[in-house]
Amino acid sequence: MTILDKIIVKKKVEVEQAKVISTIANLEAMPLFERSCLSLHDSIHHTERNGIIAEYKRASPSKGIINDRSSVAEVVVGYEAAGASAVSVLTDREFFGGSLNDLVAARAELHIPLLRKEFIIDAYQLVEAKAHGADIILLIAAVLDSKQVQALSEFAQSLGLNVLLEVHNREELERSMVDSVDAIGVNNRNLKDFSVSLDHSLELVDLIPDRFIKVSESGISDPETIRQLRQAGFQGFLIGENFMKTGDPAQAIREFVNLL
Ligand SMILES: O=P(O)(O)OC[C@@H](O)[C@@H](O)c1c[nH]c2ccccc12
Repeated sequence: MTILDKIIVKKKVEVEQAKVISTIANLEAMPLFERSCLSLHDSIHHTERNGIIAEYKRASPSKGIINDRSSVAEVVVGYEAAGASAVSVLTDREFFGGSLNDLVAARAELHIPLLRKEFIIDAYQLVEAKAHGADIILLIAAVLDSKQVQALSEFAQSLGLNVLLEVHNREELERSMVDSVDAIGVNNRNLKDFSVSLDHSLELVDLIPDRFIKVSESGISDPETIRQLRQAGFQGFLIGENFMKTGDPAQAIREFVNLL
């Protein structure tokens, strides 16, 4: 079993447990469920912002603990102040050390779109995302078939959420591209073996129609790479570890942005 298989096995159990603790009706009654989501499209195309989707990530299966000292609030405030277009917060506890509380804590600070970074396998998690302040949800093609991508993205959009579809290769892109997603992210990291190569982004960008926001994800650590990706046609850049691995992620993004 790959790590990804293990994550999904665990996730199915977690979702069933969550449904018992909090029903859909309970989630829909939460105050944040009523809020209107911020538009990823508007934020990405805002000229004062830089296209970075900056991620709060305490730990990962490939790196172990990355940063367990910086608080969600201090980090996301720094990300927004540095001109990020959106913020991503991991909510998986078992493998990434995150939680829905982190999402709520980020929402309380932010005026830009917030992505719930999670392994979504069930519509319940979309209601949960909305109820905890997310504006954007992630659908990972590597763990969903095309019918699931279609159904989950349509349901997410019906809740007002923005949808980021993540692909890693041409096969995933071709089978999962549907009009009910707003953005397509090319993950430079292979979730099955953790190898990272920017070539994935560079090879897929021209296969993504221009009606989608194009995002390059993972392994970005050099401002020069952003220039190269922009040139290739990307508008969004998902960056986590490069900022989180320093003692001060807010300062790290500021220094990075100064070199753009
Ligand atoms: O920390 P990095 O290498 O900058 O990557 C951020 C983000 O792309 C990565 O965390 C990620 C991309 N897709 C995911 C799916 C699940 C969990 C995590 C991810």
